[in-house]
Amino acid sequence: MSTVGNSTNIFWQESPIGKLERQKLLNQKGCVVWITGLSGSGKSTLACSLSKELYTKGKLSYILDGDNLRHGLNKDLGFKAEDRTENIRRVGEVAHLFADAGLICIASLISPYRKDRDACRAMLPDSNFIEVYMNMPLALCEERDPKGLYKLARAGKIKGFTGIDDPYEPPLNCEIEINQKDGVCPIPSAMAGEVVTYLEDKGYLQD
Ligand SMILES: Nc1ncnc2c1ncn2[C@@H]1O[C@H](COP(=O)(O)OS(=O)(=O)O)[C@@H](OP(=O)(O)O)[C@H]1O
Ligand SMILES: Nc1ncnc2c1ncn2[C@@H]1O[C@H](COP(=O)(O)OP(=O)(O)O)[C@@H](O)[C@H]1O
Repeated sequence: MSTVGNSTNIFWQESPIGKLERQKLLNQKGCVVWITGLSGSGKSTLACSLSKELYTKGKLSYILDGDNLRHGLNKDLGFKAEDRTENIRRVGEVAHLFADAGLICIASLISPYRKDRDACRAMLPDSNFIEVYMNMPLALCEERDPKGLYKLARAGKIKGFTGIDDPYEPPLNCEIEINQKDGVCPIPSAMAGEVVTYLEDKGYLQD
């Protein structure tokens, strides 16, 4: 019997089939690929390209995209600091469950605060949290501006926009950093290839 958060008198229910059995079935290791970076840095593009690449290799992944989750699970949250923290906490918990299910869970969220990303990392045992930093210059993201949000933020029509008048804390020790090379961003399949190589090297693509 224990107390967790606001719940009292709760008991952990064990399951007869565990992560190891599920991983064997899928011939892969469950993990979380956490993609962080500014709006417009290419998080969703990388997530989609990676998911496609894994699919062609017969590996099961699932994308948790910040924008999409804010249409459902996180629709009660805004963009003030405590809402972003709760957003990341919830997605971290869900990502943890997907990884426990044996999937390669790809989470793509701005996740601007280092402590929130670190808290998600701490939920995953055995370094199964792979942080990917989309290190693209603000100027590039702003030039891309596919949703017109930077323009609105610059005009003062959106307050607290990440990179404009709200902070972004870059990772200090991420597993993978995606950079421009000679001022050019790698094409999506090359970005995905970098992550796939990492997953292969670390043995995630076999049980
Ligand atoms: N104020 C403000 N700041 C940043 N982004 C904003 C804001 N308002 C709306 N949007 C849109 O919300 C998307 C980011 O959602 P996330 O859940 O990833 O954000 S966070 O991790 O909680 O910071 C983000 O999507 P991406 O462009 O894909 O990053 C924006 O489309
Ligand atoms: N590697 C890339 N090369 C060229 N354009 C890209 C690349 N990655 C993303 N883009 C473009 O940049 C814009 C923002 O990408 P997106 O994946 O939506 O970013 P985020 O999810 O971080 O907001 C989109 O129009 C996308 O097509």
